Amino acid sequence: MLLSLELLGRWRRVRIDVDRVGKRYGGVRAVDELSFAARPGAITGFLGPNGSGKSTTMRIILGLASPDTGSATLDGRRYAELDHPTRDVGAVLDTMRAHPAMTCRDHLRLHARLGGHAPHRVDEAAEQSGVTAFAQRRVRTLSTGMRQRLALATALLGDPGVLVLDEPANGLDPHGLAWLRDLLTRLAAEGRTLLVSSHVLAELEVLADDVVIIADGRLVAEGPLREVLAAAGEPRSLEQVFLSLTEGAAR
Ligand SMILES: Nc1ncnc2c1ncn2[C@@H]1O[C@H](COP(=O)(O)OP(=O)(O)OP(=O)(O)O)[C@@H](O)[C@H]1O
Repeated sequence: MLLSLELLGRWRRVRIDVDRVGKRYGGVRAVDELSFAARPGAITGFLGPNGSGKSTTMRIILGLASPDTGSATLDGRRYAELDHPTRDVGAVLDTMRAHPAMTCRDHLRLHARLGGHAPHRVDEAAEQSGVTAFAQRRVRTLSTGMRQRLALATALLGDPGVLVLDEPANGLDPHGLAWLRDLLTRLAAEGRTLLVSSHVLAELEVLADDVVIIADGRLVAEGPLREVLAAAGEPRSLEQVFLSLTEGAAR
């Protein structure tokens, strides 16, 4: 059957637009006139040195921080204006709070209730994220990789069309990385929009369709990965291109 879930209306194709966003924290300019887009059906790798403004930008997209200037929209609407924000958008942030004494399953059940998602999504999201095998374990006993999988399962509870993932590869071993690559590729192939930050550039080079590279809160490169690499002239890896574009910007 060729009909995709998207055509059946379970999620919409949603474009993320960041338009001249600026954000200061006191004397620190975290994001500076930043504009880029992430398209549906693609994985957009979001790269930048430490402190370059990636998390701040993602928090602004998710309505967790407000920009001083500009706007971040999903299909033209700010996160707060979406009819079903928790269904439309899933996120993994480094700040995921999970009660240490809760089992993974109870954590997912709680978040399904809070997000207004159907109870059957708990088992589905656990299965999708490889959490089923340790669903009865308490959060405090989890390895870093297991925590990442639980965070992903939480993000997938609403079966969202948009995923904003801040360093989802953090702490994953090579098996975990290969598994994450397969999962994210599949989610994008289904027509979803994925914005994924990572410092694991070799991984992003395999994974990303498009890249957005920032330094000191400003855009330094944006476009299809192949074009960004080709613009560097001689054949170069994403890591080499990243290092030369962002030299001196790490904080
Ligand atoms: N709540 C905050 N209060 C004060 N400064 C902040 C706050 N959040 C971020 N910053 C500052 O804004 C800048 C951008 O930080 P941000 O966390 O967005 O960068 P990042 O690219 O995600 O970094 P990393 O790769 O290390 O996670 C940094 O200088 C950071 O210290």
